[in-house]
Amino acid sequence: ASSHPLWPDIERKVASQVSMAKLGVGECGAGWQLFAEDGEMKMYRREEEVDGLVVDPLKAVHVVKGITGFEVCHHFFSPQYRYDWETTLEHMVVVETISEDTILFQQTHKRIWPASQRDAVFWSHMRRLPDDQDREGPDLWTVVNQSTELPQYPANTGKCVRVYLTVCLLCQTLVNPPKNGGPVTRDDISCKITYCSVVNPGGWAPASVLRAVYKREYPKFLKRFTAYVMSKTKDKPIRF
Ligand SMILES: O=S(=O)(CCO)c1ccc(-c2ccc(C3CCCC3)c([C@@H]3C[C@@H]3c3ccccn3)c2)cc1
Repeated sequence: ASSHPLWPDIERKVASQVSMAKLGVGECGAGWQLFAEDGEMKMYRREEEVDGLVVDPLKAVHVVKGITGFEVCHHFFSPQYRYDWETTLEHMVVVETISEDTILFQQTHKRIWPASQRDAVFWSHMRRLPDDQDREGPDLWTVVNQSTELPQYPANTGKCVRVYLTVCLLCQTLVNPPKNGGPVTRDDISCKITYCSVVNPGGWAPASVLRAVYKREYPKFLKRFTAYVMSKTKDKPIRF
């Protein structure tokens, strides 16, 4: 895959997104406001507009018991599961499988009244990251989704308005080895998830509508997705 023309972009974007995801909400600049909380899940956003369009960056942190960072990233990245957990997805096309860890997608999302329907074209890359603190724990895993232009899917030609998104899912597996020295089970693991996303809606949509959509959809999405991964992995061997 390192020979693919997108490779330099992917390397750069993954590095920048991961370093930003690692920053706590206190560190990466002021202005993060907590807008949703549910148990271990905390969702923050910054109110930002670009050319009058709401592009509120979102940062969610969550800790989920019984699953690993690899399992979370694998179910987020792999196309075969997406219709199971992405409720706003209307249609997904795998445009090109660049390599086993890099895929080009075109997706249409269900229309969210009164905004017009949206579609997205993006590359998606999954990668294991060496743990820079050199702690003995398992490595980090990440998936980065980044909008890109594709000649075969020109923007804003059909019924859909093209959204522009940058998404980073960064996962750290936490292992609490059993006292009796026995094998590690799912009761001894949890996953610290950081989900960052910036979605430029691409065309005009009322700020109040978009903020209401974000407030409703993001918590639902992260809760549903993590519950889905738990259900798919609970009786299976742990994959780190
Ligand atoms: O993490 S991903 O890569 C997962 C792969 O599918 C991803 C996440 C979110 C989107 C997305 C695309 C469009 C829209 C809006 C913009 C104007 C009208 C529709 C939204 C709004 C924010 C709301 C939303 C949030 C979460 C899930 C779905 N909907 C989100 C796309 C991809």
